[in-house]
Amino acid sequence: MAGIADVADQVTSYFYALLFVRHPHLRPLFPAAMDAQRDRLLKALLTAAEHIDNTPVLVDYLQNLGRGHRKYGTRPEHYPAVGECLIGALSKYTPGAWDAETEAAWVRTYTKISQVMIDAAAADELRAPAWWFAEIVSHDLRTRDVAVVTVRPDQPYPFVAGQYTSVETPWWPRIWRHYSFASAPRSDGLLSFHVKALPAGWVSGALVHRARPGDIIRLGPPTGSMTVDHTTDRGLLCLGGGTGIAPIKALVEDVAEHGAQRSVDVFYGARTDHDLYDLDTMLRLQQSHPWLSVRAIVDRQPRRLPDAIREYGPWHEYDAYLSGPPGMIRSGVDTLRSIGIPSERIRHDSVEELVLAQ
Ligand SMILES: NC(=O)C1=CN([C@@H]2O[C@H](COP(=O)(O)OP(=O)(O)OC[C@H]3O[C@@H](n4cnc5c(N)ncnc54)[C@H](O)[C@@H]3O)[C@@H](O)[C@H]2O)C=CC1
Repeated sequence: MAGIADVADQVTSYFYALLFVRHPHLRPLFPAAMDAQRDRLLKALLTAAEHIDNTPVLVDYLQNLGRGHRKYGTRPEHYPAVGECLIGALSKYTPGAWDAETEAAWVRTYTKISQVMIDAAAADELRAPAWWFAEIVSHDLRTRDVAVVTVRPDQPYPFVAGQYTSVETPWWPRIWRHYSFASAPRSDGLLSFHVKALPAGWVSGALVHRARPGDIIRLGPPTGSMTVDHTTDRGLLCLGGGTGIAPIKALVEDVAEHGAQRSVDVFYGARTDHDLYDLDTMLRLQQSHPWLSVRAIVDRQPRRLPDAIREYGPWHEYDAYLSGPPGMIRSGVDTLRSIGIPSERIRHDSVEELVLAQ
């Protein structure tokens, strides 16, 4: 992997070219525009390489990846074709370093990786659909570019507050984007998402400006581990930036449902007052739960959301949850560590996944 670091874009482009020339019947499994897809393949390889000596983490990641591939229509027989083209691309771009031993190692690695993914998908097939259809039942435009979209899945959709899923719209087939659930599981089975239309965001733009009640979207399986640890009664310090407030709201509802008297402190950051599109909901929650405190933080240069928590506290005995743009998560993690919260008590979704969600 280190050998291809400087030419990674070329390797992934060449890989897909080989795949589609040698196995044209696989082309329809992929979106028309391949840009984000290329990054995803590379990211998966880099993540696997990063955890190669940490079997539990690697296996967990690959099992998730295998289950997540069911929604694309991936079958076990597709894996050898991908492996052959991957090795073809890697060997072409590492001419000096590639020999019979390297090739044998990659064949072993790829065989193992694909077997873990195939087995996880097969086990998942016995207990969950590959995807869910979901009908949009309400669409609430909160600002010019943020909508709260509520959907009814066609089958029960089990998930845990704090998780996220992938969404495909009818307007951009096979392009999936991640969105966090904005509520804890509800008795009526409805799910909601907060979507901000990004410049050049195909899926987000369609969900905000085009989607209407009655439209049908597809959902992948739930994933993510930014969930409440109910084995402790430590307080929760939650930072939600922009639409990152969505899973934080779900976490608050989850704590409320568990009936625990844990203090929860939410810092809700946004660029302007107008961008605090869900503040009323959060303040209503605060009114009904004495253990909850919600503080709205509007950007004032140079102070941004993570800086504001320093004015309160102490926080070192809290569990921390971060949700928002990648820059906020990175600087938030630094701030939280600097005020004494150990890394293992700081939870957030993978920053790479968030970047790909753009
Ligand atoms: N599970 C998660 O982590 C979720 C993440 N998101 C992500 O949240 C983002 C939401 O976008 P917008 O609403 O446009 O947010 P935004 O770009 O308006 O940022 C919201 C707030 O975060 C803080 N912030 C932003 N960048 C920062 C930085 N570099 N350092 C410190 N603080 C910073 C600021 O206080 C800002 O007002 C998207 O990137 C989306 O993918 C959304 C939902 C869930």
